[in-house]
Amino acid sequence: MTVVTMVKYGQLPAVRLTAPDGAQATVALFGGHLLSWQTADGKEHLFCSAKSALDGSKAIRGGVPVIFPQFNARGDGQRHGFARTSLWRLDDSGADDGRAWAEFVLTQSDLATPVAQAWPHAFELRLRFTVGGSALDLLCTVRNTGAHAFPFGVALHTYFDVGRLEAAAIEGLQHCRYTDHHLATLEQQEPALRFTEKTDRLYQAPPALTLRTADGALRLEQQGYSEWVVWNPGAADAAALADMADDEYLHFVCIEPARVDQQLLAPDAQWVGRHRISR
Ligand SMILES: O=P(O)(O)OC[C@H]1O[C@H](O)[C@H](O)[C@@H](O)[C@@H]1O
Repeated sequence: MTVVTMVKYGQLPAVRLTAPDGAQATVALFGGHLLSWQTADGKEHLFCSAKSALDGSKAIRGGVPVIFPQFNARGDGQRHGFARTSLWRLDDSGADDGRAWAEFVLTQSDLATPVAQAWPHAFELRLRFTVGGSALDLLCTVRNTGAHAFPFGVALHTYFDVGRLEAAAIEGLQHCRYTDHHLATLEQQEPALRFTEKTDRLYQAPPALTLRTADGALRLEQQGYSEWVVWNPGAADAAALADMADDEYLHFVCIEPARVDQQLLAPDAQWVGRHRISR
């Protein structure tokens, strides 16, 4: 069976991965960016803005932006790093145990010259997507292929389609400490996090969460990362985003396995982050 086919998403070349049971994932080479994940029942789980650029001129607003080598402004480089606006390569693909997988790679030699000059470190960033049944696995590996240590932060900035924001709730965060967008450190008291206003929180990661939506629940698990970032811009911030329609914030929540602080990776060392999303 053919596991991958090349498709176009907007103007972006993308790889469509199809498991024997019909579950699918579509990944743009621009950003190594997961655009769509459908379980075998045909249900789409990711949100993508109708106003997103899909021509490589700007990061995609939706799906799973890959944040590397810095989270937000926690570093000297561009906000959220260059991985989401660089051109990745499909390295390999296959099928195991009834699931389909594809692995994408980005190295220093793939970067545009000014980007490589601004971050002059020999690295290899790999992302393997495995799809089938009711689960999606994202395996992220960062390797230092050079002679000097480099600092990095990393996150998978997943936009989940929640149907209606008022129906969305995240369980698993009660009694967890978090930092909010005012930089206050607080402890969550509520059993479930709901979205009634702008939410931008950084939680010390419990390993697993449940996202409840209008029509089901997803279990989110992570290993190797150290935080969960939870973001919904709310009405005012959404209106200020040129690549998001004013009311689209009512349909998604971002939940991101992350390692936000810059940490050093020694020569020849490798960091691995695992993320599983399942129904
Ligand atoms: O607009 P972007 O650069 O894609 O960032 C979108 C959002 O990313 C993260 O979730 C941050 O915690 C937010 O503060 C930020 O607004």
